[in-house]
Order: sequence, then C-alpha cells, then structure tokens
Amino acid sequence: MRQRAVTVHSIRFTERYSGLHSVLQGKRLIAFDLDGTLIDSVPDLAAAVAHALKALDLRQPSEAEVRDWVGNGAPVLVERALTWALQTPPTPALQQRGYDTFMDYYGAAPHALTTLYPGVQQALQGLHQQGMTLVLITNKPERFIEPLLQHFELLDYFALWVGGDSLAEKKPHPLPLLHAAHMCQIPAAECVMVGDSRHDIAAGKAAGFTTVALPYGYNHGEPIEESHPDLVLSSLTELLTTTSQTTKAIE
Ligand SMILES: O=C(O)COP(=O)(O)O
Ligand SMILES: [Mg+2]
Repeated sequence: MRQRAVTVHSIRFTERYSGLHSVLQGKRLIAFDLDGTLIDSVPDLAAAVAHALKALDLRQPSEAEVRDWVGNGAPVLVERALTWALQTPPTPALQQRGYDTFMDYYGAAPHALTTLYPGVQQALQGLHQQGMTLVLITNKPERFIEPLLQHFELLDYFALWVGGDSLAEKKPHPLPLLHAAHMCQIPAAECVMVGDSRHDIAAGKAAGFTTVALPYGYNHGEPIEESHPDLVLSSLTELLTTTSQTTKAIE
C-alpha cells in the first residue's frame, strides 16, 4: 500500500510560502471546482442563457450579468436569468422550457468559447505526477464534465468527478466532498477543496477539508476573502510549487 511522508526541505520559506506549506502539509487529496477555477466557461454559459431567453422572446442579459449568476448549477442559473428578464420568478412551465433550451444549446458545444485558466494544465500534471489524488467537484450538470475534461485533455488526471446533479445534494452542502473522500478512502483531514466561490469554501469547511480559494473566478461579485478560506492563491501553479517542496511519495 502506498504511504505518504512529508519532507520539509531546509529552505527559508517566506511568510506566504510557509502559509502555503502548513496548509498543504500531509494532504493526499485535492478536490477542484470546475467553472471559474479550471475553466473560464462564462462565455459559453452566457451564450446559452441568451439563446434560451431569445427563444422565449425575452430580453437578454450581458455576459457580466450572467457571470454573477453562476455557481448554484444550471437550473438556478436559468431561474435567475428568467427572473431578471421577467422581473418576477418564472412559472414551472416557463422554467422547464428555458432550462431545456439552455441545456440543448450549451450541450451542443460546451467548449466553443471556453478557455483554460493559465497554469491549470501544468498544475494538474505536476500534482498528479507527485502522486496526489485529484478529484473534480462541480455544480455543473454531470453530463458536461467528461466532454469538457476530454476537450482540454485533463480527463486522465482525475480519479473521479461529481456533478451538481450526481448526488442528492450539491455544494455548498458537504455531501459531494465527503462522497469523493469516501470513494478514495482518504480522511477529510487529508483533503483540500480548491475553488472560486463561497459555495466551494462553505462545502469545504462543512466537510472538514482545508479550503483554498482562487480570486479570478465567479463569486456573485463578492471578494472570496469574505468566505475566509484557509488560503487564497493567485494561480494554481502556486499549489505545485508548494507541494513539490514539501511532500514526497514513498512506497
Ligand atoms: O455550474 C455552476 O453553477 C458552477 O459550477 P462550479 O461548481 O464548477 O463552479
Ligand atoms: Mg466555480
């Protein structure tokens, strides 16, 4: 069985890096959020929202407006868009029509306008090579995960992925995180949740994971620091620097 030992190198850490060091020390599993953390997907989500509203003869929001509505999964995104356009919550029938049109449009090409954030490929590859177990936990519908990971050539890095409709609960509930830890047989105390939104940080805290935030994604227009993650990074490659300095896998 594979075990992990933590090796502290005799280098002088700056205050920032000693913070990184202690947060990741002894961790074996990193759970990544998808939208706003690994991929900038808002251009495609906004195009699908606009298409769905246009099909219903409703006014269409800007990409900036849609950015602030992302985070609680596709049904809530469509509901927020319809409520904005109608200035009142949609009827169940209208919500269903809007959702179906959104899903068809988005599902046809979920990566057409979507890009990987800088350093993502490098960070995942490095962490994977170091023997870290990587999982993906998104509120995005499960059916879109595999095509997106395949398109960006990230699929092989992940031991498992969980979508917003995969289980009975989604983030900010801790269930998807606890499910992933259980499936990988790694205790929550040795797991880290990395995400861009308050839902990632709340889910991580509730699951007993260490929480790491990225400030460049989608958080309903609020600074992620307000959610008090254990650490805020500017790029995922900072994770790589830290773990390569502080952990070493042994047989
Ligand atoms: O689909 C959403 O609303 C957000 O997805 P995420 O959990 O990957 O950020
Ligand atoms: Mg996100």
